[in-house]
Amino acid sequence: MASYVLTVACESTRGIIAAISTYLAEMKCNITDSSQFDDAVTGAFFMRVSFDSEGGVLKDELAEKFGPIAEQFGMEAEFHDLSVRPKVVIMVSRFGHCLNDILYRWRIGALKIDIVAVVSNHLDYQKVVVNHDLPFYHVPVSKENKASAEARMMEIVEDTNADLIVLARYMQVLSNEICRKMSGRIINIHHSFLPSFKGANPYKQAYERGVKLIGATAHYVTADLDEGPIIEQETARVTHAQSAADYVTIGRDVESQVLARAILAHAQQRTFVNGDRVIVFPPSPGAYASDRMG
Ligand SMILES: Nc1nc2c(c(=O)[nH]1)N[C@@H](CN(C=O)c1ccc(C(=O)N[C@@H](CCC(=O)O)C(=O)O)cc1)CN2
Repeated sequence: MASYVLTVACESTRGIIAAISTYLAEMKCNITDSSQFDDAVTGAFFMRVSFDSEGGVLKDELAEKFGPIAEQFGMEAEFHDLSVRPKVVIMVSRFGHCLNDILYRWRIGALKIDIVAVVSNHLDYQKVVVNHDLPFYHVPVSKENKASAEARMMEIVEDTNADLIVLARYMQVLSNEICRKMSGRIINIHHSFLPSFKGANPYKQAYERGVKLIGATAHYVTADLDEGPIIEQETARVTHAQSAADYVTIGRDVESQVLARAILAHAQQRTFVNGDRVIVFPPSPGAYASDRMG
């Protein structure tokens, strides 16, 4: 039995849920989980329905026959086959804790993604990537070659048909062009509790400010540095007795966990960009079932 997810975004009005549930029943599909959000401020409506196809109908047929309903409500609607894993390019610079965490979660089946490439402007993690039987691409970046380096990065994204780019502590600012082209498909982990301490060296900024909480933020990348819509955040306590270097150590696990949560939510079609905000629906029941280390 095939499992699918239908994602919908449209203007809020009466009858949307009834139309979708009636359609799925008529197509011999059984709804296993449903989340919706009606944004009273913007008048937008978002829905994520997971369902099993008991009659063996295929995703393309479901999408085609749903066309008139989508047109009636002006929906952005998409059917997703949950057995198809998103293709992900991971980018990293000198700090590899998030990359290593993603590789572990991927290897034990906790992150159901296909890592199609790891790209880095340094060689530090070539061995660990190759040891995971994954393609590693070294794309050095300098002020002089930034445009050609980014062209090479996009070539890798296109050649691998990547659905998502994950900046796992990749410390290069991406051009406006790539941000526009990949809008909603680049996730970055910023090592601060945004909107505090944007840009480079946020832990140093936090120490100099004398904070009692540090944090990490996973967000979709936009042309405005560290201003993209926030997907996940977490914090950790710090004290007067700790240094900025201590913050780096304390923040390491927070960054890894926040990024993994964001990648998982995106991969499970649970995130919806709603203006400057991101709606993140809860996981469907059984979403972690095949985690081999569970
Ligand atoms: N267009 C965007 N690009 C990137 C974003 C973003 O939100 N929009 N997030 C950053 C990640 N980041 C903080 O999380 C960050 C990375 C790098 C820099 C920076 O000043 N980089 C310098 C070079 C630094 C070096 O060579 O070591 C630069 O690019 O000139 C600030 C913030 C990833 N990209």
